Amino acid sequence: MTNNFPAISLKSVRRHYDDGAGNEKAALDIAELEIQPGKLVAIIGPSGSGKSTLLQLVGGIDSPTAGCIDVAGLRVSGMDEKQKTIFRRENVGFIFQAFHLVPSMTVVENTALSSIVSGQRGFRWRADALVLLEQLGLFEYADRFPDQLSGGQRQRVAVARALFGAPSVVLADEPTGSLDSRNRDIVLRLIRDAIGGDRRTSGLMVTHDPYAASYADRIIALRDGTIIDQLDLNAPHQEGDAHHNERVREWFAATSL
Ligand SMILES: Nc1ncnc2c1ncn2[C@@H]1O[C@H](COP(=O)(O)OP(=O)(O)OP(=O)(O)O)[C@@H](O)[C@H]1O
Repeated sequence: MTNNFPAISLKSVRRHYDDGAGNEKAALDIAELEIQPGKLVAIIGPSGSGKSTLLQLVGGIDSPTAGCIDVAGLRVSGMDEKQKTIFRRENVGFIFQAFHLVPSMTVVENTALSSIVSGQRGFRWRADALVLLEQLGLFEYADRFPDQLSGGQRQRVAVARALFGAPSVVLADEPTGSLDSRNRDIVLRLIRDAIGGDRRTSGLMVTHDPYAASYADRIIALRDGTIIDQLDLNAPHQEGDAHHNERVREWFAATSL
């Protein structure tokens, strides 16, 4: 059975901060945004444009000042802290530029971190994590520690950890920012393959890189907290498709980002 509701939906969402002088400053102000199941959306925009705020709101780390946010059919915007913790654990996979792997834990333990920390899944976590590592071509690293891996390998483990438990949404903040071009391709391919397909996982990926954005189904440009432009890519990135990448680069240049 397929879901008819969007995987991610924002309606009249605002996130304001007090600027310290008693004035409200909008970090994010989005009238409407819908992302369908199985789609990867890239978020671009200058520093301070609200990219991280958007990820934090969708991921249930932060709460909006006003408006409705639904993720996987759940009303995230009305959740209290305890509900948000459960929501994050059961529905969201996060990938950050700085990996955030736990140095004292092995690759397989880092992959299953959410289960180990919550104590939810007994001893099944190891078997489940090994299956995922095998699927992602990381099985050989399972019992190594993060400091025994290269940067590219660490980020691949961070992707594995984000995909553990088959989350409804994957939220990636500059996932390829610190990688060379070969590892960038590997990590983007892992993220792309995890989104869509049978799992119907959806993703938001913040990036400054037109090449990384070319892997998305859609690119959204933010400025001063609002959506100023969007590019629909119809068919996502194929290795070696110069025309596709050129189109994305031209759009980046035209939106002055
Ligand atoms: N906790 C906070 N208190 C006050 N203002 C905040 C807070 N968090 C974010 N902001 C402001 O909200 C705006 C959007 O911030 P956000 O971190 O979402 O931008 P960004 O696009 O992710 O930037 P960068 O690319 O530099 O990471 C900025 O003006 C920022 O200063």
